Amino acid sequence: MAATMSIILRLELDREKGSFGEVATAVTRAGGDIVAIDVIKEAKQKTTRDVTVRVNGQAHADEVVQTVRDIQYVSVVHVSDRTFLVHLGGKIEMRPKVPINNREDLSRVYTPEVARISQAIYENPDLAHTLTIKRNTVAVVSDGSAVLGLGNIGAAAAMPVMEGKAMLFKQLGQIDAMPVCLDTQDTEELILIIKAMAPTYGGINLEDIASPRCFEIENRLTEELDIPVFHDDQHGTAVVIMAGLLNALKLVKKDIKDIKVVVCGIGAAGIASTKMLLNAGITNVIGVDKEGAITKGKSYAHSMWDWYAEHTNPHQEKGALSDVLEGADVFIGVSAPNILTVDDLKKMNKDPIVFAMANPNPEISPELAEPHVRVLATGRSDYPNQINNVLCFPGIFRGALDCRATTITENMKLAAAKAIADSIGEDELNEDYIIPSVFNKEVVKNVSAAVAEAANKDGVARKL
Ligand SMILES: NC(=O)c1ccc[n+]([C@@H]2O[C@H](COP(=O)([O-])OP(=O)(O)OC[C@H]3O[C@@H](n4cnc5c(N)ncnc54)[C@H](O)[C@@H]3O)[C@@H](O)[C@H]2O)c1
Ligand SMILES: O=C(O)C[C@H](O)C(=O)O
Ligand SMILES: [Mg+2]
Repeated sequence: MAATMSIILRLELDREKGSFGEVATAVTRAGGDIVAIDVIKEAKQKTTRDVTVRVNGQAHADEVVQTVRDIQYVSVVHVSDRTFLVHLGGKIEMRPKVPINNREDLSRVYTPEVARISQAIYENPDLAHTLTIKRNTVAVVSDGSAVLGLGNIGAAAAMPVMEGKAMLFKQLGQIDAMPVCLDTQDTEELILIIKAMAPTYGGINLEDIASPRCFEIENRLTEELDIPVFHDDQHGTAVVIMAGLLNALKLVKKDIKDIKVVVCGIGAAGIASTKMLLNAGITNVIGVDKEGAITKGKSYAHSMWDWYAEHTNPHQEKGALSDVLEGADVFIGVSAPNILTVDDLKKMNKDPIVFAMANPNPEISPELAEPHVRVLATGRSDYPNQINNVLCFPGIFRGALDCRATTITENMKLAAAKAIADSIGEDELNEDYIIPSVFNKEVVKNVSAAVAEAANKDGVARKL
């Protein structure tokens, strides 16, 4: 399944011999959807126009462009991709909060007077929360080792994703977030660097760091730092899955204690989600990775899978994904694209709930899955029920920063999940609406309040 995208074709038409009608017909015939036309220049002989066309992926874009190139008296000056245009020069910037117009301003925000502020913080380190950006700034840290579903593409290539997360932190949570992509994938080095940069930040959002390394990094940083450290792909995902599942179960009227859940992809997101499902009282969870179902008695390459085998799969079901899906009520995919088939879905119990969340392309295309499931969710914004950790991280950090939490506890996560689920009223709930929209303004408000309250109860809030 290809993602829809928009391209802009700059065309030069011979006004006498060519016609724009011909272009429109050709584009439409090739399956492109013209969404805008802008006149750039009108001359006697020639007219220059920008035509914005929605297409289904790069191959389709090439086909549409070729069709237009084939028209006589029309030349394609250049083709631009709107997504690339929006990324020119990056997506965020830093801006001062006060102007520096004269010497007095200068000496106040900078030397010599700034020295008094530094001295004050030196004498009372707690003042860093009041007198620096620390109070409202989060680092979005990645080593580029598990970027979306793209894999290990490195620090530089991870930047657009981290910039995107920073935008969302700001827009949804009014939090200033700094993308920090580090050019090392060494666990100890990452811990050392993140610890060393912690004084600047009020929280650390770890992002797209591959498992199993991510577990050690998060655990050690949580132990050694006094600010919240949150691996978004683990816990943000788990929280949103939990929220979606709570609501989906209301629809199919199944009790959380009776359901069979298959989790596919036992990495960062899969393990954290499983822990949350178990905490919520689900007993029959089966994990499947590339080698099939995780069962006791096998020796696994990483220790988390040994833990997983101990705590899941109570009936020791063996085999491939399609084997263990027999009679499952819920499929949760946080693995890889296109690994689930329609035949697999047919093996599931009545009213199947399918969360196919690999990004950017889910475990099964929604078009294929839809006729065979009761509730379908993906990680994408172009289908209903977007289960994406963006529903969690702005609110959870907003709540944690507001109460100056030292850490993020299990109760804070569960409170976040319930707050997300409860953002949809019982009367609004339906198969295409189990999870609120990213743009639902209530979500961050509800999540942050619930998280701060849970932090207070757990005694990890420094500000009541
Ligand atoms: N929608 C969301 O909010 C959201 C959040 C986090 C992750 N994700 C997506 O979930 C996927 C995993 O993310 P992660 O951070 O956990 O990565 P990860 O690398 O930690 O884990 C992925 C796991 O999937 C397994 N896997 C790969 N191919 C498989 C296959 N064919 N069958 C079974 N298992 C397979 C890998 O072996 C690995 O254990 C990515 O596609 C990511 O984009 C989505
Ligand atoms: O970035 C996203 O859209 C979700 C998640 O963090 C992922 O890595 O896929
Ligand atoms: Mg991620």
